[in-house]
Amino acid sequence: MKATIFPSTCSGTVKIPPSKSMSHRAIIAASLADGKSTISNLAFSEDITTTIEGMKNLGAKITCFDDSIEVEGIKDFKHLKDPTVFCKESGSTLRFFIPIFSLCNQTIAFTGENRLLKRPQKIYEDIFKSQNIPYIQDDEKIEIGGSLKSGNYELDGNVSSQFISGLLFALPLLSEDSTIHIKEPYESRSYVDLTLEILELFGIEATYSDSNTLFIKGGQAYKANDYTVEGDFSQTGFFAVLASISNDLTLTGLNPQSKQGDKQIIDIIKDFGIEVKENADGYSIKKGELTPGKIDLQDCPDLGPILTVLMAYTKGESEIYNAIRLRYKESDRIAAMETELKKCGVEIHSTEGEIKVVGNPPYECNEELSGHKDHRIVMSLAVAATLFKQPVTINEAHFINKSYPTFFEDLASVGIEVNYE
Ligand SMILES: O=C(O)C1=C[C@@H](OP(=O)(O)O)[C@@H](O)[C@H](O)C1
Ligand SMILES: C=C(OP(=O)(O)O)C(=O)O
Repeated sequence: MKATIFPSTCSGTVKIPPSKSMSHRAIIAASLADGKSTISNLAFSEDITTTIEGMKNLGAKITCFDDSIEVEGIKDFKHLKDPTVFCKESGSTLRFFIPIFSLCNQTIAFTGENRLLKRPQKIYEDIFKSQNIPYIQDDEKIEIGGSLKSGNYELDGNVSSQFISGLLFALPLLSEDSTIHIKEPYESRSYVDLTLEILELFGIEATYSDSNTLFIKGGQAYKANDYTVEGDFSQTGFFAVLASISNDLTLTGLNPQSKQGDKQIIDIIKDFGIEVKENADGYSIKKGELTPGKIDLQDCPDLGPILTVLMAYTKGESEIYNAIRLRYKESDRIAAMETELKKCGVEIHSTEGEIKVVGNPPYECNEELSGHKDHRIVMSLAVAATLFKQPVTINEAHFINKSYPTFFEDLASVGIEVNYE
């Protein structure tokens, strides 16, 4: 699919979709609980459907409704239907599944598509090998040959927090206690907090014994629970930046008390000079004069691409730092935004983990932009293009389906002219 964005201004209200990160976690926790749970306010993006299919494969009985699911969890790990587990392009699914599925104690292959198996997986390889459990990775799959053991784990904190979350799901189900020590720098810590929040709601205890060490009691059991997913602050980024550069918007469906790290988007736009009013279920954002700033991306990596757009529309020099992990997502997100924004005349430079932009709008673009097969690049470029002097087409726009299938409909609903047939 290609999407063409015509110069246009936004106004009105948009309901932000449910959090993908919280949805993955709730589906997994409910599937591991012996009993019936209902997960409400779900959206069936590709990543979420992939996690649901995976949990069905493990033996959970899941019935899908319009925006919810009923889950009858697994009683034990003896009912794996297919030893090949397709994780499509979802890093969360793959990295959460590996320790959990290992509890089946058999040979299992995890497969994926596009860039998934090229993203870092060495942390698990090292763990499995240190426990003498077969672990083989090639271009097609990661194959494991047995169950992880309880014990004291030590992990690098700057590769992906998804390894920590994956272990947190599985270790409580082993008979002995475990600890996970995370080495500094500990990045994306907020995502581990989301895992701990869901674990607690589903009856699992895991706590920090010091700021970098998690203690996980063994021999625990997940308890079924009903859970409603809150709105997604990563997706909020696109509309918060759109409002900041274009015109006023009200965003609903959000929990202003959320623990999501990407809630930082609200403080970031405020730091850039934007007036934001907090409402019971979201925010009203008023376009204003933007002033340049410096942004620490350590705990909110998924905001990276859209923040380069905010910087491009802010006159003067702005900077993002602690951003190296953007290079290991669905695309190299630093290189992708640099390449595409340069095509539009934006002055943007990067080092390995930093991005500098000297904003000097307006911009014009006379060529097609590439979405780099990455949902967050497509959505960021779409927001940037609303203020170009002429219509711009973005290719590979269907990659939005990974996290936000109704993105273009929502964009159109607030007045942005977009053609995406
Ligand atoms: O746990 C999660 O739900 C996620 C963790 C983050 O990854 P890293 O921990 O690899 O930065 C984030 O980028 C990803 O989109 C979702
Ligand atoms: C990186 C992302 O997701 P995942 O790691 O789950 O593929 C994302 O949604 O931007």
